[in-house]
Amino acid sequence: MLARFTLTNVANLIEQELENALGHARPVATLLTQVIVDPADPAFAQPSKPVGPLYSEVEARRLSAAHGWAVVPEGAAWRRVVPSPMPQEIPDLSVIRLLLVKGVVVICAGGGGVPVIRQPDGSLTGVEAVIDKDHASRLLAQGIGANALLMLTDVDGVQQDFGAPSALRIPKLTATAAKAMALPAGSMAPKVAAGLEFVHGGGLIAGIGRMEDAAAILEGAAGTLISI
Ligand SMILES: Nc1ncnc2c1ncn2[C@@H]1O[C@H](COP(=O)(O)OP(=O)(O)O)[C@@H](O)[C@H]1O
Ligand SMILES: NC(=O)OP(=O)(O)O
Repeated sequence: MLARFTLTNVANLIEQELENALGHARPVATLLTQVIVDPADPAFAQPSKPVGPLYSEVEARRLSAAHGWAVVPEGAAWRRVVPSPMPQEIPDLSVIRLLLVKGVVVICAGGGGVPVIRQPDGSLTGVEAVIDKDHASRLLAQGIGANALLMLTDVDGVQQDFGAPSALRIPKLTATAAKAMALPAGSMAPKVAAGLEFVHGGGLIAGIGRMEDAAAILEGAAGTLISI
């Protein structure tokens, strides 16, 4: 619920900035997007996504006992972890398509979307989880038939020797080269996996890089382009 409020606030900032940048010439809409996950997803048995503040070990263990939270060490501190299941379906895709056809710029699937499961009677109910936002974006891009999927972040692309002084951006990354890299779960690995899945499914461009380089990434002049 807290994540939902945070995402709504972030989306509101993006909406304002986009409207201003577009000179209010195009309508911009934010959608709180439900994303269906599978209750049998193995991720539910293995919470892995850190959320919320840092705790001391004593406090983390107390909260774990009181609320049934899964907690893990992170560096010198402890954090709560929740399941990170794969997104299966975006039930509001038809609404998103309707808005796009009318020329509306749609901001949606923020933070991976609001995770829900479909009950046997067809109704949707919320679950405690954080869906990986790169996979949710990939599912959305495929669902609207997008030509390009850009995953814009705080690094200039996928880097060789990441974290070392010799770190270097990789302009074009193939599936084979990506496999040899052992990229970390929860940050760069899902971006590359989502990009590979997008191009495997017929998407034309999957790029990773900085927000300010978005146009240049599309032209192959910045960031990392993922290829099969
Ligand atoms: N080989 C790598 N090249 C570049 N960044 C990497 C690499 N391995 C891990 N990262 C990390 O991936 C992060 C981007 O992923 P993420 O934290 O999910 O960002 P965001 O929330 O902006 O999508 C970078 O800030 C960097 O710390
Ligand atoms: N949804 C998701 O993957 O969140 P982060 O931005 O914390 O990675």
